[in-house]
Amino acid sequence: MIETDGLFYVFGDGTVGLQDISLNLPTGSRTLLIGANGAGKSTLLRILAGKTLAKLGKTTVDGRDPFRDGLQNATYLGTEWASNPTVRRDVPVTLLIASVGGDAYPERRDELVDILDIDLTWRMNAVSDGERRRVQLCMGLLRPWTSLFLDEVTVDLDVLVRHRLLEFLKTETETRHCQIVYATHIFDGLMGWPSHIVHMHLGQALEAATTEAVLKKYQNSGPNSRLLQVALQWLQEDLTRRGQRQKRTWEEVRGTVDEGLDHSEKFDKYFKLTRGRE
Ligand SMILES: Nc1ncnc2c1ncn2[C@@H]1O[C@H](COP(=O)(O)OP(=O)(O)OP(=O)(O)O)[C@@H](O)[C@H]1O
Repeated sequence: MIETDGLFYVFGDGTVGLQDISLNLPTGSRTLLIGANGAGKSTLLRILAGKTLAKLGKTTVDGRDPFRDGLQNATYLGTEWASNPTVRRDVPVTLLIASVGGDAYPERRDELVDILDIDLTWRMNAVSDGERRRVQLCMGLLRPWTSLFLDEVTVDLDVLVRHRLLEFLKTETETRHCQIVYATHIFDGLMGWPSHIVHMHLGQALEAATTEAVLKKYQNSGPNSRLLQVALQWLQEDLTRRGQRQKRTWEEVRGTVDEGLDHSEKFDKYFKLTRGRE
């Protein structure tokens, strides 16, 4: 069970990351975090997973403070995990999977290898981005967890593998005492998956309710899935609520940030590369 009460988070530079977040997500829940870029989803996930300390407010996961007590059975798959260079080296897939407990959980390993359609002869320097992500997910999900925090780590997957993975995760929450919080911008194929939805905007949880309650409240019709319709409506309203971003012109801002500009050749080189020529 995941609970927060009056949770605030302020970054080192004074930026307010989270404001007064109070959530109550029961065991067995699959919670979807919905919000625009910069809404605070990753910040919240990092705090729930115990990666960051929030000094104000209360957070407990299965009765423990994630940062102070540590979480024994929590798995956090986020940006840092996704960009870990180890999985780009010339190593066999089997070695990588074995290194994170592949031999200790043989049944779970085989199930994940099957669901994620992994070829056991792959070497990690010779796979596609999506194939690499499949291996990473196999590694990340191998050890049974009671809380799983996913920060948009399914973007590279093809639709079938993503579907199968989501089904696997759903079954996990139905057959074991565990819960999932998942931040994503992809709403296709998610109908029937989330039990709870949290709408985030500028560090606040504007709504937190069961999916049933949310869909009942927002009876949108349109060509997209109902979840996508709700997300589109929320983000459009959030944009209006936030107001225009630009308060100063390009020239005004540009004049103040020139100092310390890196005049080295690396930018030249970067632009040449993006044009496809060295
Ligand atoms: N280290 C930092 N210092 C100051 N502000 C930060 C820092 N990291 C993030 N922010 C700000 O906090 C806000 C929330 O960021 P966060 O990464 O939680 O958003 P998000 O909802 O996960 O966005 P996305 O959908 O793009 O992943 C953003 O406006 C961002 O600019």
